[in-house]
Amino acid sequence: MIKLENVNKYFFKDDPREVHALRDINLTIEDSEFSLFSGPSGCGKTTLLNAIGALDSIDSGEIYLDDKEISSLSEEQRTELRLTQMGFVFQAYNLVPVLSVEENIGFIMKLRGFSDSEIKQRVFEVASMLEIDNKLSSLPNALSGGQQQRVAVARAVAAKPKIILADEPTANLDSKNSQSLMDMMRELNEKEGVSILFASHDDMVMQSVKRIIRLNDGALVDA
Ligand SMILES: Nc1ncnc2c1ncn2[C@@H]1O[C@H](COP(=O)(O)OP(=O)(O)OP(=O)(O)O)[C@@H](O)[C@H]1O
Repeated sequence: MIKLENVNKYFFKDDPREVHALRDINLTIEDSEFSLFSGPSGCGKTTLLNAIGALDSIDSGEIYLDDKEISSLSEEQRTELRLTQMGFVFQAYNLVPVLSVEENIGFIMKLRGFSDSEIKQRVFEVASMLEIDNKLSSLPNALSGGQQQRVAVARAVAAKPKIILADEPTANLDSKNSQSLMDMMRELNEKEGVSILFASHDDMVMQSVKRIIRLNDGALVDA
């Protein structure tokens, strides 16, 4: 479970350019959610996702992951938390071009010290779910955009994080690829129980999620 209590975040605090990007956010996200942060451009979707993912600090309030307060951790502890508990999928696929699809998917598992045989087995399992198991020996740039994004999802999910944070994952995909990515991510959510949180404008994402959390000007509209 993720719980946010009175979370506030500013950019350029105490400067004429000050932006109050998150305003008194109180929000609970249960385990195994498949949820979307939605709202107009600049409303704070990415800022909220980055705060939950311990990618960025907040100015006041608390963020709990289960019973652990995570917003006041040191940079080193946040890095460890991201590595062990979170998976990230971005608009740009961010694959390592010189590594094979298999090595890209296993990358986080390798950093976490899983054995080669565990990695091989798990990589094949997630690649099969995402229908890229026939591409494991290819380099990323030999794949279509839709396939590359599925590799990025496979990498995010392989080490069994608690939460996957997906910021505009369909932004570079056509509608057919967006739909199949969302179908596969929903299947992963249901089969593996991983929570997946999206920030997106895409109607396809909106139609696929189970919960929509609306933001306006940094505040929750309803949740
Ligand atoms: N690094 C930053 N420095 C200064 N201001 C920022 C920074 N990041 C975001 N902001 C500001 O914070 C507010 C929220 O931005 P954020 O990117 O979270 O919105 P968003 O809802 O994700 O927007 P979009 O849908 O366009 O991606 C905006 O006013 C934005 O200009």
